[in-house]
Amino acid sequence: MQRAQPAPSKSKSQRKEKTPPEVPNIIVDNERNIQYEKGKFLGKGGFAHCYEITNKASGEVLAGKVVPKHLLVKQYQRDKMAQEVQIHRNLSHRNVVKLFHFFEDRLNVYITLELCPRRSLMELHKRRKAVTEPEARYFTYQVVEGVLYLHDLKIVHRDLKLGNLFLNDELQVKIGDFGLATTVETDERKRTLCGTPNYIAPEVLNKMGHSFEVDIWAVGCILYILLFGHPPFESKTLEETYSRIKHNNYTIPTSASSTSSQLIRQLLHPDPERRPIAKAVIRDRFFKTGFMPDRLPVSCLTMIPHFNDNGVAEGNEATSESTDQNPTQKDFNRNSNAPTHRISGNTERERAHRMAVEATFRQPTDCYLSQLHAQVEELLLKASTDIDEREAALETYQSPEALPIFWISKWVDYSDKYGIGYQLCDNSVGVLFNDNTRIVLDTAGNQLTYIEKNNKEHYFNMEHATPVSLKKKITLLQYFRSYMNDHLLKAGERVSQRAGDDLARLPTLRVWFRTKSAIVLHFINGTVQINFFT
Ligand SMILES: Nc1ncnc2c1ncn2[C@@H]1O[C@H](COP(=O)(O)OP(=O)(O)OP(=O)(O)O)[C@@H](O)[C@H]1O
Repeated sequence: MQRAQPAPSKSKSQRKEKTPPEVPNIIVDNERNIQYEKGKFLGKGGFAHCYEITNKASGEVLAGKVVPKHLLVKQYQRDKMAQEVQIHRNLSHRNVVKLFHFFEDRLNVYITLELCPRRSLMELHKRRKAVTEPEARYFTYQVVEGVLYLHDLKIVHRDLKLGNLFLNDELQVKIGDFGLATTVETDERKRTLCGTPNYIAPEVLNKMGHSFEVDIWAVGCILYILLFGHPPFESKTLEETYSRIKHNNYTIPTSASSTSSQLIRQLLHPDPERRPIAKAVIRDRFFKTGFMPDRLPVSCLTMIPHFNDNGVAEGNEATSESTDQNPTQKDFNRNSNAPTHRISGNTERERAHRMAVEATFRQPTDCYLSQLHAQVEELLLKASTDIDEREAALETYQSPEALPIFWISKWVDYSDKYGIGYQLCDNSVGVLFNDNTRIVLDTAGNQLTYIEKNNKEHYFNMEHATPVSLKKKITLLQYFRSYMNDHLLKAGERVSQRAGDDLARLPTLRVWFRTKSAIVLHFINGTVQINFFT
């Protein structure tokens, strides 16, 4: 909730995890006579633990921020919390988290908030690192809209950072956590040192007094991180980071567009007086000239979207890569069950090429396997520790539903001849062919993606002509689809469609193998699925 003096952060192993507050399963707001059922843990900050809570009467699901009273013993702590609520409760804007109510019981103080189920831009950044320019434009524009609203009300947020930019189910940005917010008069300069090291403005460090311009600086940091995958002044030590901020020592990659680099330079101007005000930022050429999607698919939380005819990299001529012989639907009615073990072909040239292509798409070359390894290792270490530690571990690994998880709900192993065909949980279908090319048809049966073995992607619409060179593979895909529809039961729940899904890149199967007891499937977005045969 507040960080008066930035301090070097402790490593995970050094940090003593806070005991979670004692929270009753039924939380009662006596004043309004509302009962909330406590749901799953959403996350925690310096002071607060946050849970999903359901209004028992209306069924409405909200976020409940819980601060134990024993953390509010000092008067200044109570004043701080009162100020946060006082500022936040009067706000109403689509890009600001809505605060509904504020109440207390014997143990805790509670704040009910609009639920942001897709977590924050911090988690998106951890998974994706840099995002595409249209996505950066989409997110940053909404942040600036929220900031403009706040500044018009003479409120400075003072802690804008990816972790305080929450996302709802529509992936709309919602500015939250008003723990450091303050109101200022036009010429007033605040003196208290606050902020988060990587986003702190030079005038705060130089103790020159600060105001609205610190939020503009933070927007510059946010845009920079979204576009380039790391903070502009990041370094190994806090001292060095502060020194870089004071000397305005950062570089913009040469690959950046001219409109983005110009805007970043203005936002990160060392002289606060020369930074643009929010109203000017929103009218900047960066937002006016490039493509800005009006919605994004939830899959962009883990995977780069594709912007059809509008924007990012995509080729459209597929090379001919033939399958060994002409397939017929009849073949599919005798399903092969020979055990198989397939790993991608790996000549040096292919590998180098694939790495170059993957770098373009900015996904780790090992499709997140090393991250998975580190997480499993950490989880195993945590397994035997106490409840507090488990709660802390939960914070990191919780809420798979906050991520757009795709899984395979049906598959046909026909790798003795063609490859493996599968249906994803959203009813889209794909084939990983034996020659390591992949094909995916979306749920509606319109959008076809073909991926060469070097990972180059091609998009086609089934209503228009598809290349002759792909005829055989498309026919096979259709045979796989019919076979799965006619013969196999679907595993797992249905997934509903939403606006923006047409911009999603569906994850494709990368590698798979079977053992006697299970099939292991690894997707290009890092998801690993294991189905046990028993
Ligand atoms: N509206 C919300 N919807 C969903 N999750 C939320 C919401 N608000 C907060 N959270 C979760 O709870 C965590 C803690 O909330 P918040 O950051 O506001 O607490 P804090 O103690 O004020 O934190 P900090 O020390 O970072 O300022 C967040 O990191 C996030 O995971």
